Amino acid sequence: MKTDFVKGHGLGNDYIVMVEGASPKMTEANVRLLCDRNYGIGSDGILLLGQPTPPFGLRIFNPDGSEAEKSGNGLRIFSKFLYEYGYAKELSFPIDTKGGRVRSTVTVGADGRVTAVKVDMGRYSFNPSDVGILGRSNPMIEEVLRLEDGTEIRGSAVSVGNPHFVFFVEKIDEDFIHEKGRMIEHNKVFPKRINTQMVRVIGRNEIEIRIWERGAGYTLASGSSSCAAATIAVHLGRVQSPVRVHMPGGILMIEVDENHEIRMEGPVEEVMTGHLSPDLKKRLE
Ligand SMILES: N[C@@H](CCC[C@H](N)C(=O)O)C(=O)O
Repeated sequence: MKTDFVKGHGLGNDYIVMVEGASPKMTEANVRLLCDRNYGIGSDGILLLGQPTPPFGLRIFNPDGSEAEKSGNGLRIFSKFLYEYGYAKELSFPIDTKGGRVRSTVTVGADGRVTAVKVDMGRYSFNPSDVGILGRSNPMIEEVLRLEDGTEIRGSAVSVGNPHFVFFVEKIDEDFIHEKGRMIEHNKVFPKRINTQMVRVIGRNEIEIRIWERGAGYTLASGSSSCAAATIAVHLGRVQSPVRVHMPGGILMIEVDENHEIRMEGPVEEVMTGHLSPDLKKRLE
């Protein structure tokens, strides 16, 4: 790759893509600086290519410097990058993440550019140890979570490779997710912290969600959050698969099958390619 980084977004959830060996060290301080919207490039995270041949290696970093196991939008952005920069020679290829192996299939337009990606995201799990809940063996399904300010929220916890807490509402309340998102993320029930989705059921195959991401805060869209919200909604019989998931940034299609497999399909765009300035490099470790 002739540039230091590529930046892309999936429905307004933006990521910087870098290649291991040609990138700055992924220390907490460096990741924070690169993702900073005032002092750095600015993004909701970093995608780092490790193994450059199939199965490709992907590490995912949140803007607070923590490492995530999986990212749905990140996987679409990364898949487009792999195909367009010549790493992937086929339309369909496997990617290894810390949250398990997935398979991406890219849709290519007449101009040779990837416009959409379908990802076989792997299997979901309600197992508390997969979700990062310690000291219990039964799944957390529609249970009351008490926050530090006394607020009680009835919700469910699921892992789609990374951990999510999902709760349903009659009416979307933006202020509530902004006010309580951080308290849910840092609740002592989830020692590894957690992503959160507020979900409103719109119809038999349709939901609307708002997202608070672990390590990133409020985001316009999240692929793994869409998978988690759709999974819980299907599991509780509130909707049927396939599920159209509406978010402020746009819509993703999610399929959840009887073998607990999840598939996600949605658009992706590149925003820019770039070089790190010597000024920024001086501030990196
Ligand atoms: N934006 C992502 C999720 C990124 C990881 C998440 N913040 C975590 O810590 O698990 C997506 O599109 O799935």
